[in-house]
Amino acid sequence: MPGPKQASVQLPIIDIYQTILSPSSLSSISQACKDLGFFLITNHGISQDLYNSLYSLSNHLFNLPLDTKLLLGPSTPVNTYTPLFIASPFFESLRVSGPHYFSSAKSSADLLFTNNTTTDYTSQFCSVMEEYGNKMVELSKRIIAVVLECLGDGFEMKYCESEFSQCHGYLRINNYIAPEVVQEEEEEEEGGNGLGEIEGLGMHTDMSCITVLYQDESGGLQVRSKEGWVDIETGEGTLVVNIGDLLQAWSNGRMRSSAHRVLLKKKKKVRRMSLAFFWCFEDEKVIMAPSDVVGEGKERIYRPFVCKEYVEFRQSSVQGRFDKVGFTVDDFAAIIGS
Ligand SMILES: O=C(O)CCC(=O)C(=O)O
Ligand SMILES: [Fe+2]
Repeated sequence: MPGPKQASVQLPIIDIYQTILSPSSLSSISQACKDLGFFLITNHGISQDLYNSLYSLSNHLFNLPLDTKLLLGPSTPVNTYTPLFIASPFFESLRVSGPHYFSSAKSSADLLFTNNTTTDYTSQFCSVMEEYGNKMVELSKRIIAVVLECLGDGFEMKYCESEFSQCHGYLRINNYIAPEVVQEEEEEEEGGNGLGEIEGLGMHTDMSCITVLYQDESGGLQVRSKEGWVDIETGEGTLVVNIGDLLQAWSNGRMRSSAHRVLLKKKKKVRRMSLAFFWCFEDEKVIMAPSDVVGEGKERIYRPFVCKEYVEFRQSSVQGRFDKVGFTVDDFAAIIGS
């Protein structure tokens, strides 16, 4: 018997490098940032060829034996690899950090690929990571400019440089491996929802200002709205942008960092790949919404806090459960009674 159909949402799509965004584009993005904190972008400058290369290089890497991948695991000094069974039984990931994406990728690849026949792979992997990382940095700066303009006329000029110029980014290559057929008992055990779907990545909010997400055609990303979980549908060549906790705090809650998760669907292909780029404030930044962002007559809802302290709060709250948390920036910095 087919299960009930899950709701999906049509998010606004903007041509991100359009020189002047029309008032109607800006207002639909403003509304989306306020309601769900998710919108879509096109004309992002990343070619399908680059995604195809990223896809096959990542596949090759995740297909390595577990022992090899664990050379980069959580208990090693590099600590760029998160194996299966940490965030979920079906999720593994590799982190590549900026600003030098080539050398970050190389420090991982050098440990994974040690013989001469793989030298080509290493150099290709590092170059592709560098190209993608640098493009994501440019894109994130542009998105921040647009989002600031959504918050107030002239805010892009006023705050881009003064508040966001020290931002940094890191990339997470996510690989999901679903059991081929999701059995009913397995679903029950692993937290399935009775619709032939299992959780690939549990509910969480992102600890970024913004996240730029590429997902392959498998779908499965859901965001929690007031009415419940809704599917995020994307078309080919479209990237997902979502507001993270840091921007929610900096905007005094005017932009929303929504909880989201990934479901793996029965009968869909067994692997799913996504690339999440997190654009974050520098560790030492004191996050405090400027008074004109708070707005006249409005109460401040977060106390000022140091970015790094929030990141540490999240890491200590999850007890090794990666991003699957019940604690958000509201638990950390909300002013009680506001
Ligand atoms: O894989 C996805 O589509 C989403 C991943 C995600 O939410 C994350 O890495 O924070
Ligand atoms: Fe996320």
